[in-house]
Amino acid sequence: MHIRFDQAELRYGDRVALKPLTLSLSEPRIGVIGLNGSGKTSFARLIAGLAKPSFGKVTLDGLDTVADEKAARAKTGFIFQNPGHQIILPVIREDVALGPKSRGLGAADVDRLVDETLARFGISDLAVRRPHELSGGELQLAALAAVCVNRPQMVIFDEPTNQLDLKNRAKVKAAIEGLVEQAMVISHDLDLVEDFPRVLVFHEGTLVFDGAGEDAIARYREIAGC
Ligand SMILES: Nc1ncnc2c1ncn2[C@@H]1O[C@H](COP(=O)(O)OP(=O)(O)OP(=O)(O)O)[C@@H](O)[C@H]1O
Repeated sequence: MHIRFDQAELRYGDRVALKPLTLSLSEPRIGVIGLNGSGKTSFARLIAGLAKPSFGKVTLDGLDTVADEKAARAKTGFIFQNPGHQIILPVIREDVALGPKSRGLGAADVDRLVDETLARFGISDLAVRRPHELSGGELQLAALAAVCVNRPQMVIFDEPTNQLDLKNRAKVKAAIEGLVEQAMVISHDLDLVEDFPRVLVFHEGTLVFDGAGEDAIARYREIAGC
């Protein structure tokens, strides 16, 4: 998928979260790093159609995230910082089935697709669990299944390893590495994006570096002064 920002800006009232940005992206793995409040989530929300640019435009394969909202939104899936909040049905299996059902698939097709998707992420055994019975890493994978069942072209992760222990972190990292979909990863866990070909560094609402992972991390360390 080709993402294009054309002087796109995002304001919340008087506060400018993302200053006007012009940019093209199409790499299979894209990292986004920067200090707290630097505009990373705002940038990603514009891509996912969760926020509308206050000025300028964002297009995905030429589809405008505002004018072609529905088609553009279908291209991405967003995994929030607290994935437990996006699992809305009481049981994991039902939640993963929600997307295919709303697309009008018959019961047998929904069942098959849900089984395949749970198996793909190695969480078939979690099918009948409730979200509060899952660990942080399992919640990430369940949310990932619920997103990928809808066949987005890109999955956007907002701090996917936040608060995970080493074991769960490794599981989530492996799941991201194994994705056939494009992935954008916003992270303070720099190891996650170190090998990415393209990593964006934001600072105070501005894109201040755009390049390979190692170089981006070096730039971020300069900004952070450590
Ligand atoms: N809904 C909102 N209303 C008002 N201001 C907001 C809102 N969301 C974000 N902001 C502000 O916009 C700026 C950028 O926030 P954003 O969440 O994009 O940063 P971030 O880099 O993702 O931060 P973090 O690493 O802490 O998640 C911050 O100053 C933040 O306070």
